[in-house]
Amino acid sequence: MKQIIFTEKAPAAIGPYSQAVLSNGTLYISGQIAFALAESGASIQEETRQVMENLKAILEAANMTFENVVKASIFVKDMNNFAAINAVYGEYFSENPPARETVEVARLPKDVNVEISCIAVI
Ligand SMILES: C=C(N)C(=O)O
Repeated sequence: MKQIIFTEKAPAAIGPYSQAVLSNGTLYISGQIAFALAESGASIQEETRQVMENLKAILEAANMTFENVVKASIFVKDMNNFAAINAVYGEYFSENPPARETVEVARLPKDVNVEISCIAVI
């Protein structure tokens, strides 16, 4: 079974993908970005916070919270932002954080500085 999850509280997809897909109790959330903030020259902390709020809204649309997240993937334009991103990210996962990898990439969609995807289970 495959259920498409959509909420107006997070940005609509900017390509041929869904915000999230629920399948057999597992929620796969597409990489979230905050392109309006990135364009406006917001700080990496602000950009990361908006990305986390997007993820939160999508989790809530599937009746989940950050406690349901088992895996996250972080893609960053500049690994020098690692500590700043961790500081904001860590506010959302104060206990038993999910497994994760953080990867520096050459470029991200819409030239954002950070993109985060995650997997959550019921
Ligand atoms: C922003 C994305 N998740 C994408 O382009 O796949």
